[in-house]
Amino acid sequence: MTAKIIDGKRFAEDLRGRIAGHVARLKAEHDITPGLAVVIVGEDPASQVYVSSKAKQTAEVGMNSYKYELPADVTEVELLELIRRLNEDKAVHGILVQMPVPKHIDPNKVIEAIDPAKDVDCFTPANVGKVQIGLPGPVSCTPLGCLMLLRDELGSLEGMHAVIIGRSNLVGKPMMQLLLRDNCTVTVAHSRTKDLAAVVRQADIVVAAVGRPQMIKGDWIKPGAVVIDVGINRIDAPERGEGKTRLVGDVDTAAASEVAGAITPVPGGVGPMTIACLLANTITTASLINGLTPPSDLTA
Ligand SMILES: Nc1nc2c(c(=O)[nH]1)N[C@@H](CN(C=O)c1ccc(C(=O)N[C@@H](CCC(=O)O)C(=O)O)cc1)CN2
Repeated sequence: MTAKIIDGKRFAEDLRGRIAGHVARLKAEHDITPGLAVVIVGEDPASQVYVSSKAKQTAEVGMNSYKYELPADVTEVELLELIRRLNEDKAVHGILVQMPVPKHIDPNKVIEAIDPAKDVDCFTPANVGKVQIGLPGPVSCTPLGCLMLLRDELGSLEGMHAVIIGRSNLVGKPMMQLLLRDNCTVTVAHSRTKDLAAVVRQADIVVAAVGRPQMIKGDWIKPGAVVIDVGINRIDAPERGEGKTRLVGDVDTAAASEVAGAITPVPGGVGPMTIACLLANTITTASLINGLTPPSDLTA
């Protein structure tokens, strides 16, 4: 068997097209232009690329984009003061601070400073709780993107056994909530799980979010399973020339593709969905702030 490749890049393009339609309707029918503020601290090259893509795609769908680039030595107090101002700003419907922040800044303090009504990353305790009990609001971007790809591939997920590898606040835990809401049986495996291969072999759905290059082997995959690879790892690629690197996921894609029913590639799988879902969440928060029901096709 050769797995179908799930084209996240294409799905994200379609999603951004739908988002542009919702932006146009909000403008025409309610005189609302959603605005997204993106804050980056320091010069981490990968973060710079992600933040530039976020700002560019925000503008492309017709929203207002506000980008704040702070030096690596900005104080925590100064960052919290910027967030306080953005919380008050009526033109801003979504606020995100790119992670990771430098070591002298406490990410939890940053997250807790963001008004939950504008928390488009769904990092604040209030919004994490809302996802858990199924109330409307933003949903963590990467898990929402994974869920959209899974629903598109499988239709109903009811009764399927999903194994998530990784228990991070960013991916593993919110993914667990979303899959439970879709009536999957969910196992969350992690670095202390015994006989991980045997656990993964039970899965109809595998979500790999462990952050270790190509750790999930082909012979761990149940024939026909759908594999969602969240990992983005840069590894040396001497075959491309001295000092060259390439991106790989957490799954050994070539080997898993021989067994799986469908699989996301890296790059071009889950990554592009993360940014598209951030824009979707900005529509959700802009709608809720203005007393409107968010579009159902943009959320879980
Ligand atoms: N505040 C946040 N910080 C971080 C988040 C987040 O959701 N909110 N997630 C990650 C980084 N991230 C978005 O911010 C992100 C990562 C990867 C991609 C992506 O499109 N990847 C491409 C490959 C890009 C490359 O060449 O490096 C792909 O997989 O095709 C988008 C967004 C951590 N921080």
